[in-house]
Amino acid sequence: MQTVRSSEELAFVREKLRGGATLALVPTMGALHAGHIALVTEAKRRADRVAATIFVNPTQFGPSEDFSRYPRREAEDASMLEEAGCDLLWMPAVRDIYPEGFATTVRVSGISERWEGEARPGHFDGVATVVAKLLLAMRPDVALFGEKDFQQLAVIRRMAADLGLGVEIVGVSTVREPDGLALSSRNAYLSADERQHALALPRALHDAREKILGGSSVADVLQAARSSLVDAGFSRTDYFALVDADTLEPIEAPAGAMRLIAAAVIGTTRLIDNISV
Ligand SMILES: Nc1ncnc2c1ncn2[C@@H]1O[C@H](COP(=O)(O)OP(=O)(O)OP(=O)(O)O)[C@@H](O)[C@H]1O
Ligand SMILES: CC(C)(CO)[C@@H](O)C(=O)[O-]
Ligand code: BAL
Repeated sequence: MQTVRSSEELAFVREKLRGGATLALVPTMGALHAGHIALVTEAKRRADRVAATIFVNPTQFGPSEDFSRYPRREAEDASMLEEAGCDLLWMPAVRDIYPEGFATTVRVSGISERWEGEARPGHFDGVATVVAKLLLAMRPDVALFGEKDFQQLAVIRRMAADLGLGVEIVGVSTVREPDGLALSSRNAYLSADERQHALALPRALHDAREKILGGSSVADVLQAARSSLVDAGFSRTDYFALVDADTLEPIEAPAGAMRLIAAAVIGTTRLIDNISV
């Protein structure tokens, strides 16, 4: 695996790697786990060459969020990617992505406005802008994103289609711990006690799915789910909602492809998760 940092170095190495081969891109913020490796494994199935990026993107973090304490583990990340069969790792510096005078924002309206967009103002502008830049620099045939960040995947699909980026956006199922907690770099913030209580989140999603499929009132089910998170020690639930799986609009009575999505805070850690219904 070749590791590059500057955009100039990337342009040179990318041309050599690419040749006539197909290329897949796995964008990440590092602190890699088995969820990220599942993206690389799927990328290898879909393209001849696989590139990954590690960039903790400052513009997608709010002023009081965890940008400065976000885990950074470059050496371990690089060995994990190499072992997974990644061919190229790009770890740009902030000035490579946002050079002096940078003044452009990619904003996806509609689908980015509710849920995460409401709880984290400006977050999806940062995500859409950086992903557009990564895709334009790497120009892959396919780019892979996790369903754990379900709304992010929908926002990126919309952005890539609207801008005609000519890349296939592929979603990969959420990888979970054996007990059901979705793998996330932010799980590293959880104390042992919080880690135990955090399980209430995937449990609440599963219980809610069973009850909705069993015919219970959606409003009652969502209320019960929020209460179960309070009982488990979550201090705040930003949202716990049943949405249309394509538009992410809330739905009150079961119909079509649906998704339960949730975001809640335990201790100092904000967790998100979702499941299909
Ligand atoms: N458990 C998982 N299963 C599958 N994909 C995942 C999982 N966790 C993260 N991903 C995907 O990996 C990519 C990079 O995500 P990122 O580096 O932010 O990791 P993360 O674990 O989601 O971190 P965070 O804790 O910041 O949310 C994204 O496309 C994300 O959806
Ligand atoms: C897609 C992404 C790499 C953009 O910074 C990030 O939001 C993430 O890791 O999910
Ligand atoms: N995993 C999505 C990126 C973020 O939370 O900022």
